[in-house]
Amino acid sequence: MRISVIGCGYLGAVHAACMAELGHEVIGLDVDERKVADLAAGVAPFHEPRFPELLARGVESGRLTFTTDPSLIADAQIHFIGVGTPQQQGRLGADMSYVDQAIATIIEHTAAGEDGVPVLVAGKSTVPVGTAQRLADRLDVSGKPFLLAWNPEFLREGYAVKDTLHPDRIVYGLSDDVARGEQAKLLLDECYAKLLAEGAPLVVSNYPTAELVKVAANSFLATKISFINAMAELCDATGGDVTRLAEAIGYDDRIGPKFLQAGIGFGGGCLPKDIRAFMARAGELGVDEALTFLREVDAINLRRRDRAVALAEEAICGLEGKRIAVLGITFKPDTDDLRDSPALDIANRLWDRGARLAIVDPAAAPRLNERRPEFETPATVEEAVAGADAVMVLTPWKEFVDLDPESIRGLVNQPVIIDGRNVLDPRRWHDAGWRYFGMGRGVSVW
Ligand SMILES: NC(=O)C1=CN([C@@H]2O[C@H](COP(=O)(O)OP(=O)(O)OC[C@H]3O[C@@H](n4cnc5c(N)ncnc54)[C@H](O)[C@@H]3O)[C@@H](O)[C@H]2O)C=CC1
Ligand SMILES: O=C(O)[C@H]1O[C@H](OP(=O)(O)OP(=O)(O)OC[C@H]2O[C@@H](n3ccc(=O)[nH]c3=O)[C@H](O)[C@@H]2O)[C@H](O)[C@@H](O)[C@@H]1O
Repeated sequence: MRISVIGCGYLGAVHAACMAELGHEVIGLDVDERKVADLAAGVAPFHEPRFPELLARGVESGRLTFTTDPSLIADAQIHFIGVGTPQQQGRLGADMSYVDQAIATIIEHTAAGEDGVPVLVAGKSTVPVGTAQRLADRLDVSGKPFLLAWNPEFLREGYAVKDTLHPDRIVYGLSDDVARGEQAKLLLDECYAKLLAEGAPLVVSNYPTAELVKVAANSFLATKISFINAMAELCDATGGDVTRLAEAIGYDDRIGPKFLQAGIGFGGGCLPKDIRAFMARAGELGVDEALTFLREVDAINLRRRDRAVALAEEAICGLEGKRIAVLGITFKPDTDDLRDSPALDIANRLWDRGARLAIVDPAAAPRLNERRPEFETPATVEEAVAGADAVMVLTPWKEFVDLDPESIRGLVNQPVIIDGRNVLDPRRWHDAGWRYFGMGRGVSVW
């Protein structure tokens, strides 16, 4: 099929490359010239495992192209919308201007109309419930035979290719006009034929359900993380160990072990802004009470950052003039994404309180240098920890989780390790002569 993907960021570029991998002819459209130049040359503009190979293969095959010229999307049978929906400045709600602009571009440049063959607009961006119907109404008055479906995306950064090619489920939100809904479904079925044949579960619903599925899923994940972080607060107050607690409750099938990693909390370009936009939308709909718990989820999450700064301050008796090695600055491993990164927020606060920082991150140093050129970004852990008064693991990249406490013990000024993600073995670090501090692991190292 001929497909366009409007917006080629972390979601859109991966979606475009994966659709080309499925055999479709794909054109990615973005307004960012630098990004498009990289993508068109087969160079990944961000860090995402497996994406570079897929991108290069697609571009070489000629099935995958990228452009800033909207006229080139004219003959696509499906236009996927993957533009950003960030939090509005100073407000909880999502900024919908990029989605509205994308729809305007599609309406203006789609060639449909002459032969009456319908063109499907498929929304992937995460949007406030009610958006799909609003956009469908707008497409309806365009005079071109558009169909609209909402097809939310559930990929995780770091696993984006795997999640797109082997999704846990595919969701279609279709028009209440049954004939048009069925036409849209046929086009999506053709697009995802291979994934469906491989057994990906398909959930078909109306627009609001599909929009709500997406924010419900992210709200549930955020709630699970804040739940375990609330337990971490209780552990800190009582001497309990939240990692043992999570292990024990996780054995219960009804609870499950995933997303129970307590630490400095969740961040990124999605979970935080999605729960806030969901609350804002509930307020507009007059059902804000249904989601007041999300306010608490957000508050617990933000307290984790305060806790990490306080822990560092307590551990090394003040921050002014102290040298801290920060291991990991992205919001999670296997990405270079710094959007709402708890690690970066904590680093900023340590800096504001007079600490000197050496930050090492396997993927994000160039992005960090652009944003905070004053931060030192040595290339290796050994350089970062040299002379440090504390070492803080803030993002659980594998190389930090596997760090040998013996090998760096001799390099630091004070052997203080702060495990912001509870990924290190306290006993191992203790036995190697370190003072270990976790997030809700009590005062004991056992
Ligand atoms: N990043 C992720 O893992 C996931 C993101 N989402 C959702 O997908 C959407 C996109 O997220 P990301 O890819 O992370 O954002 P991003 O910021 O990485 O990418 C958005 C892209 O859209 C481009 N853009 C903006 N306006 C445009 C226009 N009028 N025409 C063409 N391109 C335009 C931007 O230049 C940018 O490259 C958001 O709604 C997000 O919530 C959903 C699931 C996963
Ligand atoms: O809508 C989105 O953009 C995506 O948001 C999340 O994906 P992502 O933001 O890539 O990352 P997650 O793996 O969910 O992690 C989010 C944050 O929670 C933190 N986290 C995760 C798990 C955990 O147990 N504890 C914890 O603190 C991570 O470190 C990270 O900061 C969802 O997992 C995806 O399904 C969704 O598509």
